[in-house]
Amino acid sequence: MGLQGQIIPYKNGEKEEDDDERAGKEISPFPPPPLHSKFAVVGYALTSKKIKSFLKPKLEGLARNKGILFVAIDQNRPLSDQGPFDIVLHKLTGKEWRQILEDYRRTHPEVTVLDPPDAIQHLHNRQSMLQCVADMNLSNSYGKVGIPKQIVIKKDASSIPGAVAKAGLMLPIVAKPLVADGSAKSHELSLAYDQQSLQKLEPPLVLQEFVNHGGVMFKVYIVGETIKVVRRFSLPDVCKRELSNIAGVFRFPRVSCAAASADNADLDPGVAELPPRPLLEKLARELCRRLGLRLFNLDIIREHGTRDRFYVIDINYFPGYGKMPEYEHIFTDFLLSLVQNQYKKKST
Ligand SMILES: Nc1ncnc2c1ncn2[C@@H]1O[C@H](COP(=O)(O)OP(=O)(O)OP(=O)(O)O)[C@@H](O)[C@H]1O
Ligand SMILES: O=P(O)(O)O[C@H]1[C@H](O)[C@@H](O)[C@H](OP(=O)(O)O)[C@@H](OP(=O)(O)O)[C@H]1O
Ligand SMILES: [Mg+2]
Ligand SMILES: [Mg+2]
Repeated sequence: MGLQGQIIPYKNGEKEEDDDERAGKEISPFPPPPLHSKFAVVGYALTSKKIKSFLKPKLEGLARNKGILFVAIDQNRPLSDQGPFDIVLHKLTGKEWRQILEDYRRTHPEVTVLDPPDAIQHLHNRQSMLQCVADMNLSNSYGKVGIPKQIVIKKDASSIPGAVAKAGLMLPIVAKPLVADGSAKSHELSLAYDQQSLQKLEPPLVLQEFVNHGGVMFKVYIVGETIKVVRRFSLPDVCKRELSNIAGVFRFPRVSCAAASADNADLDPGVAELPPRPLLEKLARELCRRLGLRLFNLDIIREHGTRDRFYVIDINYFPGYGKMPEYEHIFTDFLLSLVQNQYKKKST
């Protein structure tokens, strides 16, 4: 274990040298301390894109001040020969990697793997991804949360118009690749305006009713028990007149990127109002439990013209936390709480 001493050096919650600027500037470039020191060691296996957006100097600096050390996992060497780790943080795809992690979890039950590969796998299919939300049927005095009506088309594009009519899906329809594995292709979405054009789509797909939501969506970031909500610009509403005048399939880019933050925009208050906190807390808590995940975000929209009718349209594993306000503090506190729980378990 990385935590080999008796004393835990963490100063969780204390006001210390974790001032954002200082954490980033003073400590860089982080000469590695020996692994036998009392650091919590977090091994990470991330893509270079993710390392750039997540493992920023400010995060590493703050982590180090709190007694957390990030160590890159070498994928060319056996995992058991590396570390020792207290936590393994990962976002890589592929059957081989999943197997490596499963084996490691079995042989190293004392290490927290964020998160279990089979649970993550659940989010790699856009149908199973939203099933938990549908099953939950969340409805209380704060609102109702569901998913848009959707069907799966595995193959044969010519069958789509019939399948859509049979399921009673209303146009326009959002077509999303069935597989959501983080690849560029899995984010290539389109909007189909008429029945005939549906044949132009390329299965395997999830076809989802487009829900008007005033052009603003909410991203709910989850890190363990902490949630943060931000507004993003989204696709504009499609009115009936537009629907009867337009035909065809339109590809659209990733509209929910950071550049399109809507947090400071001058918006219709009925559209901009964040979903009620207690509703989101219940949703997040229940999803963590049902999915068995601690690191994810969800995209949620409010049906335009309603106050309390919400739809979850997407769930992403280990999303772009770099865009989540205060993620450095939230993430490091979360890692500390995990290690402290491990320590408590061991000493009882
Ligand atoms: N059913 C829907 N009704 C209305 N708008 C939708 C619907 N589904 C998706 N959208 C819009 O399309 C965008 C992209 O869809 P989605 O989030 O499913 O794709 P993604 O590629 O998985 O996104 P991410 O980058 O968040 O992983 C959403 O952010 C939203 O603006
Ligand atoms: O945080 P939001 O706005 O939801 O968008 C994220 C996507 O959902 C993630 O899939 C991206 O991560 P990957 O590129 O590792 O899949 C992630 O990439 P990033 O971590 O490089 O920013 C983001 O694009
Ligand atoms: Mg999304
Ligand atoms: Mg997604």
